Amino acid sequence: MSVEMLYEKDVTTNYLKGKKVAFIGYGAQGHAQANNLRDSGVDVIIGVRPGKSFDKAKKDGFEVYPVAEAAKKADWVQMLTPDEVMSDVYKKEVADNLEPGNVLGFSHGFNVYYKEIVAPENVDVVMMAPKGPGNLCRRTYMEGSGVPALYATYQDASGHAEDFAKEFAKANGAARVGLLKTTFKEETDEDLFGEQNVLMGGVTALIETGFEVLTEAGYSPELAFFEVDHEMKLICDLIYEGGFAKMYNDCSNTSEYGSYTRGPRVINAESKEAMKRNLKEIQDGTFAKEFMDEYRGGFKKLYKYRKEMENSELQKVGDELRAKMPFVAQADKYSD
Ligand SMILES: NC(=O)C1=CN([C@@H]2O[C@H](COP(=O)(O)OP(=O)(O)OC[C@H]3O[C@@H](n4cnc5c(N)ncnc54)[C@H](OP(=O)(O)O)[C@@H]3O)[C@@H](O)[C@H]2O)C=CC1
Ligand SMILES: CC(=O)[C@](C)(O)C(=O)O
Repeated sequence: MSVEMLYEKDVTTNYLKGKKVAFIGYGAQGHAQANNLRDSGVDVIIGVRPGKSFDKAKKDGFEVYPVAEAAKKADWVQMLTPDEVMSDVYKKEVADNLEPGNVLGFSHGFNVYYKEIVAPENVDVVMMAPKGPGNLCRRTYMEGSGVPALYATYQDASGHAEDFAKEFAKANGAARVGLLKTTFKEETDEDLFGEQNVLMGGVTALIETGFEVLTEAGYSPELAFFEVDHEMKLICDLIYEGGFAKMYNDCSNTSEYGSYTRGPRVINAESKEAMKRNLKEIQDGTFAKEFMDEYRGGFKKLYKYRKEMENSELQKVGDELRAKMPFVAQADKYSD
């Protein structure tokens, strides 16, 4: 099954013109999307609570309001708070301020798919989910490219909800790279699967375990860092540019042979079964329930794991070495 890719020339409607878009949240995605849409000529305001994000959005020259006020003023309310607080914010500050004909937008399907948020029938419910971290959505937009995005319609009250989603994605720079049509269910399942098993969960487990094996065997932490952590980006860049073929072409035959024969000893049938189990827990709601219970219980496990990660030898040695490479920190010049 394959999906049609859309590019800038394919998005020709103009329903977004004249609409006021309120970004609820000015964090990783809110900051990137608000700035990208403003630069694309969209009328943007921000809705956040007083504090760091509020001050930052003001400093960036936006009109900033409390969430309820922003939702009331806007035609399109784009929900970009953390997923776990989104339903509380929606119920307390957004729901009563939605008017018939408004658009309720998301960048991840979690709250709609798991029914934490149920919108009234007279509004459009759409999604524009960039497939990349917010800072990079902004950085690539500024550089003239973008991050691809998924778009989806959950509820079509206006009759052109899908066009809205596509136009929003285009204004965010995504149509320069490609838009893919999806559903809230598919995006949620795939996004959670990707981050748990490959992008974050898989990659960090791989790096951390490789670092432990090397340092426990007596190799220096600095050498181990450069081998299994720092070089990961360089190898991923090659995969990004031309797939495994380019990556192997640019690497030695020794590494290629070792990779084919030794890699499957590490990631194997057992790992695949674990991934299938993780996918099932996403599909049947087990993960979503566990995550929301964890949040409502005060995020005890999340904070414990985060502390362990921050205090790990790998993080510390990496921080020391990165401090001597100022160009690494400068790479992120558009995030703050
Ligand atoms: N991180 C990413 O790049 C990606 C995120 N997404 C999705 O985008 C959405 C936003 O995530 P992300 O950008 O990571 O979130 P962040 O944690 O980076 O930002 C959250 C924002 O919401 C604000 N906020 C938090 N709590 C409240 C509250 N109670 N009331 C009002 N504002 C609040 C924060 O402000 P304050 O400073 O006051 O805390 C901050 O501005 C999620 O649905 C996520 O799944 C999708 C693709 C990638
Ligand atoms: C960065 C990204 O795309 C993720 C993994 O979906 C997220 O932050 O939720």
